[in-house]
Amino acid sequence: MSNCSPDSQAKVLIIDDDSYFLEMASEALSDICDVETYRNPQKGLKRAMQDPAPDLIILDVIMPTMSGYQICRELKQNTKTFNIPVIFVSSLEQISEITRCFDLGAVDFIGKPVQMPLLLAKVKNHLMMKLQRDMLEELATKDPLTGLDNKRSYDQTLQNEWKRASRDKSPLSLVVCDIDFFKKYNDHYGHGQGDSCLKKVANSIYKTANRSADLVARIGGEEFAIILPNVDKQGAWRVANNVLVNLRNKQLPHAKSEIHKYVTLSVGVATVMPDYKESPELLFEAADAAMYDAKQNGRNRVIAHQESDE
Ligand SMILES: Nc1nc2c(ncn2[C@@H]2O[C@H](COP(=O)(O)OP(=O)(O)OP(=O)(O)O)[C@@H](O)[C@H]2O)c(=O)[nH]1
Repeated sequence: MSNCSPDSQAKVLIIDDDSYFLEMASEALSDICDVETYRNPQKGLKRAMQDPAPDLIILDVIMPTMSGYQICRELKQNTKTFNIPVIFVSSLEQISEITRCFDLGAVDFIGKPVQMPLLLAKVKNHLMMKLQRDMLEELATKDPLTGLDNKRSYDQTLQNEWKRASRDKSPLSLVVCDIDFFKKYNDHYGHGQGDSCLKKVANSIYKTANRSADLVARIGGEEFAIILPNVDKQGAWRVANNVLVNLRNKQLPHAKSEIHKYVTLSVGVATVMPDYKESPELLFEAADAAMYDAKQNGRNRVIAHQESDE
């Protein structure tokens, strides 16, 4: 989330065909957040799906061409936007219409004409709760040293992608990377430098696997994994090689490596057409075994699991 620090404010999106309300609300909220307004519901919805994601959406119910209900339904069905809190504003008075907003996943409803101090108070409150939720989410899913996803998030994502690929009959690839002679690195440079090296390696891998569906995680001390949904054997091989070469090109000195003057990786890669009756652990075992082969065959190389897509 992007708010609550002086230099990066929360982003609030307002979608309403009433330009007077847009003007008044923008003015009322301008001290606590960046406000973006849309009179056109389709354009507002399109913006909501883009980066940087809004932290909160204020939504009118009745608009020409697309109702707030429809917009809210689309937001809640999309994995990118389902977490964004939605406050409805409307002159609708029937209790069934108001409860429908909550049924669709809204966090609040404000009746029109909107009292601006009330809008301000509610927006502040919901932004604070969103910030707290984001912090908890961060703690639960991120590795504090590198900022990558942690093992827990990796396990969850692998499960989800396994199910999705079984359903879609699409390939799923996994890359497992392990730093070579990292114990010697720590022993020589010290644990602090070791941590700093891990951060640089993490950054290099993260920048290499940069499609939005890819997930890069730290799954052990000096072990990283990249989940590549809908990527076939050739594609995964390419990513794995890029990971290897991009890190080597960083030229991080490793005085105690037995094979190179710079920090290197051993990389294993595997691809499967998942079957929902089987476990994603199969894919990990295949990629991990290939990584182990890379260690046995001189390190600083990529090895693909042989039977991986049969
Ligand atoms: N600095 C630092 N070191 C870590 C961290 N987690 C694990 N390590 C170290 O990583 C090293 C891994 O050592 P090994 O498993 O023997 O592997 P290696 O020395 O890289 O040897 P090969 O994998 O066979 O090339 C150990 O010394 C761990 O203490 C960490 O968070 N920070």
